[in-house]
Order: sequence, then structure tokens, then C-alpha cells
Amino acid sequence: MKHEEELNREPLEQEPSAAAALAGDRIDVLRAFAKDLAERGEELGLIGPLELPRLWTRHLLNSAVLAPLLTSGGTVADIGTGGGMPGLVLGIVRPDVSFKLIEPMERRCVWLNEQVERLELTNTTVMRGRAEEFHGTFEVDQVTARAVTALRKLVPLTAPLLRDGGEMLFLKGAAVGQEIEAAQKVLKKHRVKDVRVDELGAEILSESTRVFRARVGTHG
Ligand SMILES: C[S@@+](CC[C@H](N)C(=O)[O-])C[C@H]1O[C@@H](n2cnc3c(N)ncnc32)[C@H](O)[C@@H]1O
Repeated sequence: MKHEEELNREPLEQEPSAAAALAGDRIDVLRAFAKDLAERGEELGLIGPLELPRLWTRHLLNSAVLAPLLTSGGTVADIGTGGGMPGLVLGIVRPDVSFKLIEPMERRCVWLNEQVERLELTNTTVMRGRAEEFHGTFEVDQVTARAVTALRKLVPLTAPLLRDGGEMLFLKGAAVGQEIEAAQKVLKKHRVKDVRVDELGAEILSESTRVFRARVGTHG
């Protein structure tokens, strides 16, 4: 393997101490994924050329902070998993939860399937297609997504995949307040309630992560 300098790449971020705290006894599996993503992610078009110096903080740990919000023994659909964030990272650190990774792009599904097999993630299934193609085919307890689309489009894509009382957990940027405003109509239409935005990871990451949280349906 050539050194990063020889490949003219940005240096990979050193693993922050928070990684082991977040991943617990799954840290070795997370490290194995991080290594492969760092080595092949750019070439496969999964991460941008400038992401290596912030791979852990901005991508892996930004995803892993959702882990404590997942229900043990529950089911989760991650929409638009791409290179693995957040769904595959969560599949690694929460072996007690079942994951469906929904991704339409074939090359990304090949990568995800390869990782699922290599890392022996028996709790994680990759499903090729757009979220809306799976409406009416299954229901899960929680849905997750990062960087897929604005809330007013994301809600109609994901609400039909949730059981009554199921929960949305979306990683969002600083404009989440405006996105919520713009989504008022669809939030009402899809019976989305208990909307809140949590800031997670402030104590362990240099940048905290904003999570849009809400429930759908008539019951708690
Ligand atoms: C900008 S990428 C983000 C990937 C990953 N979630 C991340 O944060 O690194 C958006 C992803 O959403 C997928 N996508 C777009 N529309 C979708 C849809 N309707 N259903 C499921 N996935 C979708 C794309 O194929 C792409 O992989």
C-alpha cells in the first residue's frame, strides 16, 4: 500500500478518543470499516477528496452519536445510505438492532454489500431501490437519514415506512429550523408529532450533531 503522500491525498484524521467510547466493544469493526473507506472511498465516489482529515469526526462519529437513540431489539431503515452513513456505522455499533439500508445506486449497494459480508454484519441487509418503492412492503420502528433531501421531501419518503408510533431520526445541518418551517404542511399530512431537535455529541466531538426527532401516527 502506498503512503498517502505518494497518492497525493490529504492525511487521514487520527482516531479521536471518543471513537472507542461510542463504539464500545465494536471499535475494531468500526476501525476496519474506517480503513477501507479511507483507502477506497474517494476512488469509488463515496466520499469527497477533502474528507480524509475529518473522516472520523464528520462522518463516522457524526453517525455513531445516533446509536444510543435506537431501540434494543428494534428495526431501523436507513434511507440513502450511500457510502455507509449513518446506516452501516449504526449496524456496526448496534448489533442488537436490525437494519435495512435503502440505497438506489448500484455501485453503492455493491460497496455496502461487500462491507456487510466482510464485517460479518448479520443484523444488516442492503435493499437496492428508492425509499418510495418500498412503501407498503415493510414497516420499521425507526428511520434514519443523512444528507438525502430537505425535510419537506424526506417526510413523505419515510413516514410510510414507519409503524404507527415509529420514530424519525434525521441528521441535519444548521438550517434545520427553516426546514421544519418549510415542512409544516407535510408534517401535518403525515401525522408527524413531538417534533424536536437534539444537539448530540457536543461533549465528545468538536462539532455537535443536530438530530431532527419526531414520531408518526396516532399513538405514542
Ligand atoms: C448525498 S448522498 C448521502 C449519503 C450518506 N447518507 C451520507 O450521509 O454520506 C445521498 C444518497 O441518497 C440516495 N437517495 C437519493 N434519493 C433517494 C431515495 N428517494 N430513496 C433512497 N435513497 C435515495 C442517493 O443515491 C445517495 O446515495
